[in-house]
Amino acid sequence: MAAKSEFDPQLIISHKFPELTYCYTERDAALYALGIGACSKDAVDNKELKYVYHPDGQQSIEVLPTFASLFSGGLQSEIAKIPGLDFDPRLLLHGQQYIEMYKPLPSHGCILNKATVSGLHDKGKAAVLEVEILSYEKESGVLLFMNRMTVYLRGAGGFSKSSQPYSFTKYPSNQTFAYKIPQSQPFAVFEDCTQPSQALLYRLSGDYNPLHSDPMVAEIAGFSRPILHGLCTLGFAVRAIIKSICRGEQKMIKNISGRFLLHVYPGETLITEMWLEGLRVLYQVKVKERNRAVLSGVVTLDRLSSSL
Ligand SMILES: CCC/C=C/C(=O)SCCNC(=O)CCNC(=O)[C@H](O)C(C)(C)COP(=O)([O-])OP(=O)([O-])OC[C@H]1O[C@@H](n2cnc3c(N)ncnc32)[C@H](O)[C@@H]1OP(=O)([O-])[O-]
Repeated sequence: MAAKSEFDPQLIISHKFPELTYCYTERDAALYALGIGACSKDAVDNKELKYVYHPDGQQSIEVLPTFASLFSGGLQSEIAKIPGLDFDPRLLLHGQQYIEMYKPLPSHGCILNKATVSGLHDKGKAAVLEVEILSYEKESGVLLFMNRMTVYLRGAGGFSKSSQPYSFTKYPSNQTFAYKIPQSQPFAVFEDCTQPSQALLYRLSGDYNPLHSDPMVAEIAGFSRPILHGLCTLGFAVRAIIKSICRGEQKMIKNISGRFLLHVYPGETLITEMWLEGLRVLYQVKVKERNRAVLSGVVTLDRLSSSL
């Protein structure tokens, strides 16, 4: 059996990920849209059918902005290979996600990902690792979008050598997203049911972590049954914002941030509450059956819909 490697912050933050290319087709974009509940209530929904079908042919379908987040999920296996990062992959949870859109996503293409470790924090009971991924259209070299993914590694904290907990981030403090969910009545509320099979469908978009499909693995991770992918919940929330605030116009989304507060079980009902502050939409997702907040964050728009 291989010896357990020592947790080494310096080695972790200087790690160089390999550049990775992912190619996708219209089929992947449509499968993703179905995986985050598009058209699940109404198969001819005129705000959502465009993500899965276009009368001019599949090459004309439109792509949801959160499709960009899939290109960070693919890094899970690379995180497990980081030298000096000693953690139990079964206890990994997705903590936060930030996505910045620079161009609308084409319905198919090849994406070149350049990833770096952008943060590492010792939280005592957990280590928090941040990874930034810049995604370029392979052929043109144009930067399309950026993801910052935070993973919460339960049981991997307590590695600091001094009394001050270790904390490294490459972002200035004014770049972190500060927001407070208002106490006032939301501007809009959107309710959506996830299906009991939601995670089984969503995983076909590329995140095959058995935490979302295998009851034994879910139990080891501390859950009574497989849980929903965090990025699937985020996809539901941003769809709710596109429908309720952007009036179906997904290209209005400039950036998206979200913190996963609690797990979601497939089959639960998601209630997304939204507050409009200028061009910022503050949002919170609650699970109706347990009346608990599971996700909150901010979406920034490039303009407001004229029909608001
Ligand atoms: C990646 C691809 C793989 C995908 C997997 C999935 O989809 S899994 C499914 C999707 N994901 C899920 O279902 C996960 C849902 N979320 C959870 O279950 C819980 O929020 C938790 C277990 C992540 C943390 O709970 P807890 O009670 O252990 O935490 P606490 O409140 O005691 O705070 C301790 C410290 O950690 C900080 N911190 C706290 N939360 C976060 C966060 N989210 N993010 C970052 N940091 C966070 C907090 O600020 C504090 O630091 P401070 O301020 O002291 O310096």
